[in-house]
Amino acid sequence: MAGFRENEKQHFPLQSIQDVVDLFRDQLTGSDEPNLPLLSIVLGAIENVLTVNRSLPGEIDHSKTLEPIFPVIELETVEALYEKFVTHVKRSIDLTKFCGEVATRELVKLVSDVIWSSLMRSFYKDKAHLQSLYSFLTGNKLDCFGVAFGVVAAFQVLGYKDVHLALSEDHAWVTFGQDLLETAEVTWHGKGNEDKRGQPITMGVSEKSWLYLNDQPVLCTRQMEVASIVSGINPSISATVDSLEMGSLQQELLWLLYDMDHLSRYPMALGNLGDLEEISPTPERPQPIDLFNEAIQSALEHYNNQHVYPYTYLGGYLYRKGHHKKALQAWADAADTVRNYNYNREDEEIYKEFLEIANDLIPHMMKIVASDNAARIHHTSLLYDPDCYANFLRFYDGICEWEEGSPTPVLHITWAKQLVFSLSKFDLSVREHIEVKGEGLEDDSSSEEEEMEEEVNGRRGEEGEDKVMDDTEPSSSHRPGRRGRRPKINIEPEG
Ligand SMILES: CC1(C)CN=C(N2CCN(c3ncnc4sc(CCF)cc34)CC2)S1
Repeated sequence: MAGFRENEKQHFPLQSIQDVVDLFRDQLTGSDEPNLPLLSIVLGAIENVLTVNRSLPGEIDHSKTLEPIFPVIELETVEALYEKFVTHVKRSIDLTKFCGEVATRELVKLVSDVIWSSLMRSFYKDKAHLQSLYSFLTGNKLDCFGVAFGVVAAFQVLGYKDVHLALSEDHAWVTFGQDLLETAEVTWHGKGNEDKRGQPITMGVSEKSWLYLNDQPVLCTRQMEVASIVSGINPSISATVDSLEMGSLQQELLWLLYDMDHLSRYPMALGNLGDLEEISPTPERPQPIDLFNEAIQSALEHYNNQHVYPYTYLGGYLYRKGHHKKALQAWADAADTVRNYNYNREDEEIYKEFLEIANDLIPHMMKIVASDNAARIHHTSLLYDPDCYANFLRFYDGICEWEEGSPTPVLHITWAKQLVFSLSKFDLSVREHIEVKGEGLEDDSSSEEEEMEEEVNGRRGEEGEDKVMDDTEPSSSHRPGRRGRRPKINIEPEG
């Protein structure tokens, strides 16, 4: 069984961050594809030593003795696990039935089944450090991203060049076929959702759905698949302690990928790097703010500005740095992105993101600025700034439009209470300087009044048929057939 190529073996044993960076650089350079199973096993083995099997409390505290604790990763260890993966995949798939150069949906489902059926019957799916093939091969455990990556790695082992990872902000699937036009679910998503493995991601599902980014997912190359496992490195030892070595390895590998231009179409990886640079800045490298802005530019340029996280990465950073006005602008931009979507039950992650911003971060920010008397006296605080008020309203307007036409409600009493709390902090004067303009309805012949009349009569007709208007019914303004469209409100400060 062919093990590693000579140029792979020569890097072992890996004894330092630099050794790992050299291995990855070598793998990412030249015409050969990077070896996905090899790299995932290496990262998983290191993460296991530095975070999972960390010495129990009470033993030598290396951080005090400044002794480096980077593990020695032996070739034999990695090669044995690699052989196990290759053997498992090749034994489970009889390729004689699949003669085409590109994968078929049947083969994708089959490979997904091979990974899926090898998983432990039941384990805590949300646990950390379950993302790598090291976890799969030593513990038969993978998280939902790990299953998708495992399928892509298995196809690389089988010699297919067309099967690639597709990534949204909270889900992963694969693209395959002649011109990468086919898509297939290969893993589960969230809790209590039936997995849809083998099914294509159709417009009906992906349109207006944040989970599928309105059909604008990150479509990975082999090098971006390497970036996804580097970005997926989890340096956490516990809820409060991170492994500095693991975080530093992740940061160095992300800079390597950045320099090789493999992050330019991967906004979340740029955001991850920005977060790492905030924690521990690398001299002569771009600032976090630049990386967050590069992530936004990438989403604008490559993904029709359908990604939300680039704006919440930036907003979170600005908030932590106390740049409250700019944080509000970033969050308003995030809400402007989410307004295109309809909220459904599989979108909880982005719901939690906006819940924290609206009901925790913004109220906390309002308290801080309200107690800043100097700023109050000189009217320099955001409470007197029409731009901030306009961004505040744009933020909430985006969330309201997100809810409109959605099968699942977004807002509840806590949202309303926090809105009133934050809104009331603004000084009355800001309202004199903003203009709330409604754009006219489309080429609607009937006037607004006639239209409302039609609608009310129409509804009366429906109610006449004892139509139950249950509260999950999308609001009437979004029923098909309604003429004209929702007046667009542009909230702009005057002048
Ligand atoms: C602004 C934030 C709340 C901070 N961290 C965030 N994330 C951490 C990193 N994340 C990611 N980073 C790189 N690649 C991926 S692929 C994916 C979907 C599951 F496969 C998630 C994700 C997800 C989002 S968003």
